[in-house]
Amino acid sequence: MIDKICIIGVGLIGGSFAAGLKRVNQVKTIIGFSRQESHLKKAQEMDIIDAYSLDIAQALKQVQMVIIATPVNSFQAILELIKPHIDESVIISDVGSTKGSVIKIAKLVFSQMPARFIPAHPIAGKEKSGIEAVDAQLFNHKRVILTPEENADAQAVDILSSLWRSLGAKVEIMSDTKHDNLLAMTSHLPHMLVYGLMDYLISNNPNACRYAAGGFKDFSRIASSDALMWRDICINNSKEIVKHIEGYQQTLEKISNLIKNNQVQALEKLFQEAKSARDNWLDS
Ligand SMILES: NC(=O)C1=CN([C@@H]2O[C@H](COP(=O)(O)OP(=O)(O)OC[C@H]3O[C@@H](n4cnc5c(N)ncnc54)[C@H](O)[C@@H]3O)[C@@H](O)[C@H]2O)C=CC1
Ligand SMILES: O=C(O)C(=O)Cc1ccc(O)cc1
Repeated sequence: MIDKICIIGVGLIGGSFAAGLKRVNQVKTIIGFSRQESHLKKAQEMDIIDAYSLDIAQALKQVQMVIIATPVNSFQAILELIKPHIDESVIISDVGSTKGSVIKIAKLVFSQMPARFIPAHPIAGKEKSGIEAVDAQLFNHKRVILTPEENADAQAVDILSSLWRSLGAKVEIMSDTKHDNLLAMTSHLPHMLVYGLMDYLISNNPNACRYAAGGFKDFSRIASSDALMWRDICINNSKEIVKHIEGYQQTLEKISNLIKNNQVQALEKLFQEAKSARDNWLDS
């Protein structure tokens, strides 16, 4: 059991992590730190955190672990803020949606990657943000990717993995480059597609959505996600996101040509393969 953890940014993900840890009784004391006292007060009232402080020195006093759960562009400022108040024994981790940029920033702030900084990314979330959307079961049966560097402390990896597993998560270790490439396809690209779709619709006919069915509602759900968070993800994984947008444009071009040339068999084959791939994924 861990004595004391500090969570920086007690919103959807930081709050759900804290609420989950409380549920499974894995940490004695959870301290919250954030910019807005109202969010922290609410988190304490909801019994998600035990205490909070707006003073970073106070929030980090005697902690064994710090989890950064703010939008990824804020990481440099946060690492600079916490650096004077933690020693090498403290495990640092995060929940950011991009990993290469987090490692780059950590190396910049600390001169080298601290051995007990273990980057992490839970592949679970919602289009809603903030403390009101917290769900203690959010990570149950979901994957969490850790991207430790070569010098990572094995004990720190074990402790962090055990914490995520105690929430029901399936922990997987991979390189930050593999993570950023994969997540650009499975998470970042779908968000770009749907932002593009909404933009396309609004500019063609602002009333078009009135005539949309359930499929549009399912597909467009993630356009309701937090705009600042997604701005930050794009800035921090730009190369991979652009690469996959361009790859996808070629696929759209291929489909467009099949339709134009009335290639009905090829179209049906493509749709059938897409259906099988999705159905198999759902069953796995
Ligand atoms: N929303 C999602 O579905 C998922 C998000 N993530 C990642 O988790 C992180 C947090 O996202 P959410 O929990 O959705 O956001 P959120 O908006 O629900 O919570 C973020 C919290 O951080 C605080 N904050 C923002 N900037 C700060 C700063 N400079 N200093 C201190 N506190 C600050 C905010 O006041 C808020 O309480 C992001 O890096 C995101 O990429 C990862 C997986 C899923
Ligand atoms: O709302 C959804 O379905 C999401 O896709 C949530 C999400 C957002 C960002 C991540 O890094 C991981 C998961």
